[in-house]
Amino acid sequence: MPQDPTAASGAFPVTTKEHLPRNPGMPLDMDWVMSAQANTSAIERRAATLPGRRSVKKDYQAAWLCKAISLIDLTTLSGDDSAGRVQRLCAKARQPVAPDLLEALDMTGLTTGAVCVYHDMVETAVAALAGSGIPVAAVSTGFPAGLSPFHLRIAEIGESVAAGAAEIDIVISRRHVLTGNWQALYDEMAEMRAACGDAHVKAILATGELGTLRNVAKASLVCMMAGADFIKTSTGKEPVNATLPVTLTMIRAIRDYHDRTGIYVGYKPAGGISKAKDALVYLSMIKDELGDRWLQPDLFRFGASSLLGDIERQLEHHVTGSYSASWRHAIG
Ligand SMILES: O=C[C@H](O)COP(=O)(O)O
Repeated sequence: MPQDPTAASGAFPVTTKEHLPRNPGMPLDMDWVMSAQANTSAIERRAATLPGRRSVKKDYQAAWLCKAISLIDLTTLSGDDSAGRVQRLCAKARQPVAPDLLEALDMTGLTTGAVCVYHDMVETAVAALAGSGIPVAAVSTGFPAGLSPFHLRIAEIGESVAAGAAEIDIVISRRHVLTGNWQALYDEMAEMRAACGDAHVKAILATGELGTLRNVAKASLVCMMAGADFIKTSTGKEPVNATLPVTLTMIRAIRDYHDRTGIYVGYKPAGGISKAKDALVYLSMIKDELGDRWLQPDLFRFGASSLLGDIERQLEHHVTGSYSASWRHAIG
């Protein structure tokens, strides 16, 4: 198969499912938070140029699509989720693409980055993924609105960890951002972080409900200071979910945090990412803005329920030169 352009740095193929050490966080630095800027028109102009760029060369696209698979938090977050659906999802996570296709691509053993489910489905997912090394992420803390009593949100984290979730996707209280109560956001995040114990924590900002990109930048910094291991755009349930301007804002906050503290924090765009070509745009943006180190599952994930299906179709086309109906699979 064609070599991935990141291979020179040893970043491909992906074999590690190890997590980085947890983000230790730092005291809330209000001066830093208040100085956070987001030049909306400049960010929107830059975002508008991204889909047209050709930083992922055609020859390398299959390799990049395999890379994208390795970075997916394969997700089902529906009111009608069942054990059977979650077991099928986990089977897809273990074997995301047909074996003959993976063989043709020299990618045998490729899996998704994780599986992401509601708390009630964690035990089922953990059992279905046993021995695979694929972690289970739970959306806890009253997902998606995060408006249940705080002590229940904390208790839900504890139950998800006890059930075997290695990663917890928490949702922040949007009102703390909208009222500029950064101390309250920091305290909430820090308490959730502590409740996660050894599990890694992704902070869902629900950016579509935060009003401005400057708020997104500030909330990103506060959550990282309070110990978030990843910052994540959206629950997938807001009217506007992952976008390129929001992504630029958040990954620049991650870069800023890393530059000043040396701490690596991951990024997870989520919600509405369902096309292989969109995944490539995200990956090339991450490569440009943060570098190859962030193209690993311990620092980047797509939160996506239907992206894998389109990637499979594109890979099949790459290998066989045609699409077949057999690739149309439904998780439900
Ligand atoms: O966290 C993941 C998102 O809920 C997935 O959203 P999606 O169903 O639009 O891919």
